[in-house]
Amino acid sequence: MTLLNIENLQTYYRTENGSVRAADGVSLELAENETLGLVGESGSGKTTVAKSIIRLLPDNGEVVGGTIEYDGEDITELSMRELRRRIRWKEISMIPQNAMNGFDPVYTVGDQIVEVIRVHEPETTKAEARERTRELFVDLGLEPSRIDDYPHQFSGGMAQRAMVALALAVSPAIVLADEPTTALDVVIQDRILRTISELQDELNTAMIMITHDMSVVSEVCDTIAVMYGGRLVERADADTLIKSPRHPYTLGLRNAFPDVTAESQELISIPGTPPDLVDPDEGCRFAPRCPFAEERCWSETPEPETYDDGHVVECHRADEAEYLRTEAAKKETWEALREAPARASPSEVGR
Ligand SMILES: Nc1ncnc2c1ncn2[C@@H]1O[C@H](COP(=O)(O)OP(=O)(O)OP(=O)(O)O)[C@@H](O)[C@H]1O
Repeated sequence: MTLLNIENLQTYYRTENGSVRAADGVSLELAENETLGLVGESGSGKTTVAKSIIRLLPDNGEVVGGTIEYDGEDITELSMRELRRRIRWKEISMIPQNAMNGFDPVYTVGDQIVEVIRVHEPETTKAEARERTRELFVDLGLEPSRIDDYPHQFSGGMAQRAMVALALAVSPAIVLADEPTTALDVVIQDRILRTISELQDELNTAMIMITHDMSVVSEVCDTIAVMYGGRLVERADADTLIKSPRHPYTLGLRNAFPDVTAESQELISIPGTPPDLVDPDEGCRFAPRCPFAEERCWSETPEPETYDDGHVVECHRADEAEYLRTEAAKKETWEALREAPARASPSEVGR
C-alpha cells in the first residue's frame, strides 16, 4: 500500500541572486515497509526533498508547489503545530546529515529521546521510556549508561547512532535517513547500516535512504530514485536500476562506483559540474554533461516515460538504453566530453 505520495513537488530557496529551484517537479511514491534509496551528486536536491516532507526547511526555503500525501492526507496543508503534534517523529522521522545538530546541547541525550516518546505516547511512563531508550542504545551498540550524557560527550559516530535511536523511538511509519553514515569510518558505517536495516524490519518502518553512494543503496534498498539538478531523472527497483539503467546520468553515477556492478571495472567520473538552479536552462538539465545529448535535449525538457515494472525515466534517448549502456561503459565516451568541456548548446552557436 502507498504510504507516501509526492506529486510534482517544487521547493525553492530565496537568495539574493533569485530563487534556487532545488526540487523542481519531483514525484515519488513510497510503499509500506519499502526502502527507497535517493541518490545523486551533492546539490541535486535530495536533502531538500526530505526536509520538505518533514518541514525542516531553513527560513529561506519554501514548498511552492505540489502535494505530499501521507496516508492519504496532504500534509503540506497542515499547520506547523498539527504537523509537529501528529506527524513529525511519530509518523515520519529524520536522521539528519549531522546528528550533533539534531540534539539540543543543554539536555542529556536520553532526556531528549524520553521526551519524544512521552509526547507521542502519553500513556508510557518515564521509567518505561527510559528503559526503551536503554534498549535502543544496546541495539545500536551504545553503552546504555550513556543515555545520561550530554551531546557534547558523544563522538560523531555515537551521536549518529543516538540519532537513529531517537528516529526509531516511537516506531514511525517512515524514517528519512539523510546520509546517515557518511561521517563515520567504513567498518562502523557497515555496522550501523545493518542495524538500521534490522530495526527497520522489526518495526515495519519504511525508509528513504539519502546518499551519494551507489554501493550503499544497492545493498540495502528495494527501490532507487536518482536525482539530478532538482529533477528525479530515473526510478526503478534496485536490481533494474543497477543492472539496466536507462538514463545517461545513472550510467555515469554507476561508473563512479564500479563495485556496484560486475560489468564496469574502472572508475570513470562524470566531467563537468551540476547545473545552476537559479535560472536553469530549457531542455534536459543533464545535456551539458551528457555524451549522448542531441539537439532536442537542449531545447525540450524530457517527460517521464514509464517502462516495465514502474521503471520511470526522464530522457529523450531512454529507448536506446542498450546502446547507451554499451557506450557509457567506455572511458573514451566521457573523455571526449572532458576534452570539449565548453560544448555550447545549439542555440549558443547560432543554429
Ligand atoms: N538554505 C539554502 N539557501 C539557498 N540554497 C540552498 C539552501 N540549501 C540548499 N540550497 C541549494 O539547493 C540545492 C539542493 O541542495 P540539497 O542540499 O537539497 O542537495 P543534496 O543533493 O541533498 O546535496 P548534499 O548531499 O550536499 O546535501 C543546491 O544547489 C544547494 O546549494
